[in-house]
Amino acid sequence: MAITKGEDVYASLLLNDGYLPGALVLAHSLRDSGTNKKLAILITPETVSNEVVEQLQTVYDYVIPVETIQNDRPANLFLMNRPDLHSAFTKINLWKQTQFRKIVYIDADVVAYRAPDELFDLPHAFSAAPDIGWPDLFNTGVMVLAPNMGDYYALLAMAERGISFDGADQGLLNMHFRNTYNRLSFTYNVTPSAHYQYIPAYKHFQSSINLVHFIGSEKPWVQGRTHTTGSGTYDEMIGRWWAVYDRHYRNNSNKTTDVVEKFVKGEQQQRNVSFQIPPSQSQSHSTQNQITPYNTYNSYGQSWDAARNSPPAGSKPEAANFPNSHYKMSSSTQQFVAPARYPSPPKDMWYKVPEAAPTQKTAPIFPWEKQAPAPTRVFAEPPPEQRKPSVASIVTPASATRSPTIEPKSEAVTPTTPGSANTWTSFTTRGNAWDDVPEINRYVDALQKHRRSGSKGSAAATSRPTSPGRAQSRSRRSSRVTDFPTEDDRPSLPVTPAPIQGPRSSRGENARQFPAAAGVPAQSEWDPAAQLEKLALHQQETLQKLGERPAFGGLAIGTAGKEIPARALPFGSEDARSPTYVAQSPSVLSPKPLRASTTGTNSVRRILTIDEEGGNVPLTTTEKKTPSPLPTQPSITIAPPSYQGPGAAFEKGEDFPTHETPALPTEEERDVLET
Ligand SMILES: O=c1ccn([C@@H]2O[C@H](COP(=O)(O)OP(=O)(O)O[C@H]3O[C@H](CO)[C@@H](O)[C@H](O)[C@H]3O)[C@@H](O)[C@H]2O)c(=O)[nH]1
Ligand SMILES: [Mn+2]
Repeated sequence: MAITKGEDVYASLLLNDGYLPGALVLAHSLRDSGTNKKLAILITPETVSNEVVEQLQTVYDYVIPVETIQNDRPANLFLMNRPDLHSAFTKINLWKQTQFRKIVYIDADVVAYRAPDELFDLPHAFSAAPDIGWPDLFNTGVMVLAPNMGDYYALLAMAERGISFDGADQGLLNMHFRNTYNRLSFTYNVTPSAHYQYIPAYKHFQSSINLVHFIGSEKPWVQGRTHTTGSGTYDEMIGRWWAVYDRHYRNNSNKTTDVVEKFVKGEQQQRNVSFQIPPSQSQSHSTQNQITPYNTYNSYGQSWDAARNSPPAGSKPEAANFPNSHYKMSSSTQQFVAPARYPSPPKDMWYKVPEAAPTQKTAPIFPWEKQAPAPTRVFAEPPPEQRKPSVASIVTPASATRSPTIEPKSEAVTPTTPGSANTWTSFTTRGNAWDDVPEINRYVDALQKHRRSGSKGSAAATSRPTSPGRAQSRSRRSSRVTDFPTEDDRPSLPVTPAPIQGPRSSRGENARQFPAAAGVPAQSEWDPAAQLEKLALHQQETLQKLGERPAFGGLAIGTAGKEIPARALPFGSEDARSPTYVAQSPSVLSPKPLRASTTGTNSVRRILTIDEEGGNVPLTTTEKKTPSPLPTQPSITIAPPSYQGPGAAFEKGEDFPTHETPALPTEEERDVLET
């Protein structure tokens, strides 16, 4: 590539093939950081192979051959144990590159965290950062210089005479630019040490690091990727170097990688690890399985601080270096012969199941766990255990059928239906208050009779065969107004009848099947029919007792009257009274607040109460407010209501009976009526 006169370039130096990985990583790190400056590298052609030069050309814009300048008096190099730096004087060739306006020189053992393009704008002829070993000196790993032949010849003259206190370029340059150098921030040439770090300063300034320089003879590619020093900061910086390397060369099977890996410790060996096959087997089973090993070093996590920087330009996805394995299919045609013995499994690998559950509470991690307020929410008691079956549920219909007093039902029934045994029909758990009022019963009976004959026709109604038992049952049930169809109306459902257990052969069998429960009489001593009778009797007595005691808001009907619950009147009709209405008791009054207004009719605006003798005494609203005790309530009887008009069972569009025998006239009757 032709060099533009007066260009700015980043430049590096390669004296031999061994520093190739460093030179490539440096170039990539600058490119990845997005610089648009050109990259140049000085090489000594007699010590750098063509193969390496080719690789340099893939990344560097200019590969510039220069003459090697050796130190003929290398004694001082041994003082710092770096005889390898015998040709470090070659670096002074930088001042000879006058085709460039400014050079930012960077050693091949540097990785850029960012491209320090601003250095090209420095007005100074020469700038460098302090050396960590002796901070009055500058380190020659990073320099900003303006090439000129004046400095070049001066430096060359010194070099030829071996004037350098360390025997290498740093001693020489520090002597030449001693008083004229512009000191750069340490962040442009951070030189980590595995043994010593000014860690607080590193933590404080790490976000402003521009370039990290791995000084000394132990370069990252020389140590290999598995090498760790134990120093967190140093390993972190080493990790940044490997991140760039991995980004460009790991798992890339191209020529560049093949060349580079030669100079990186452990890379080629790791690429070609093969299973160790016993010698006996390797003869018969010659094909070796090639595997790319899983490598534990994960430099990606250390390559980029997401909290501080945006992702590096051109960086690969997070799992780009995810370990993967490649296996080659065996092409051997020989039969596999199993080895005499396989290696025994490791003996120290086992998991001990803890004997007891860990009692220790997990240590809190988050602040809200530590400062958690005490819970205030109260939970309901756990649901009670399934109640023990009551007496009623113990006596199942199946057991009832075993009783000699109850006839088993001949037709199929829904298994859950208690059956048609007389005991059950008389055992009514729920009923209406008016069920036992004969007038109502009569009315409903008549109504149902009328409806049946109206809907099904008289012929059907009369021709229906009814057994005496059924007729009895219907008459008993006729007063129950319910949605559930009567036995006659119910179709015979095609259900599988519940299996009826046959009588037990002996008591011993029962005892075997059902172990006796404490406090519960033995099955054999239990007469379900008798118990049901008892239960029904008890309930009847209880209901009677309840009926005798008028509850608040209730209206006593007779001595054993039933309760009529108080109901709120429909909205707007609270004050309305039937003209025939006579208040019977203060307890039936609506609890609505009363107004002081006395206008209107007495029956509406006044509250009537009953005195001791049963007479009506008007009580004004103001008097009502006084907390005088109400007179004791006498037992009141009211005249039976006249049941005229439609009742609860009335349906729209249906005429209602006005007489006790609502059945339609028979055909003969009609004939008589029509004539
Ligand atoms: O075998 C070698 C040795 C050196 N170099 C080049 O020369 C530079 C300097 O050598 P290096 O190993 O990096 O030296 P440092 O360990 O950094 O030692 C210090 O001392 C050197 C000699 O004074 C200076 O050049 C360095 O800038 C300074 O940091 C390297 O970066 C390379 O660019 C090679 O290419 N091949
Ligand atoms: Mn260096």
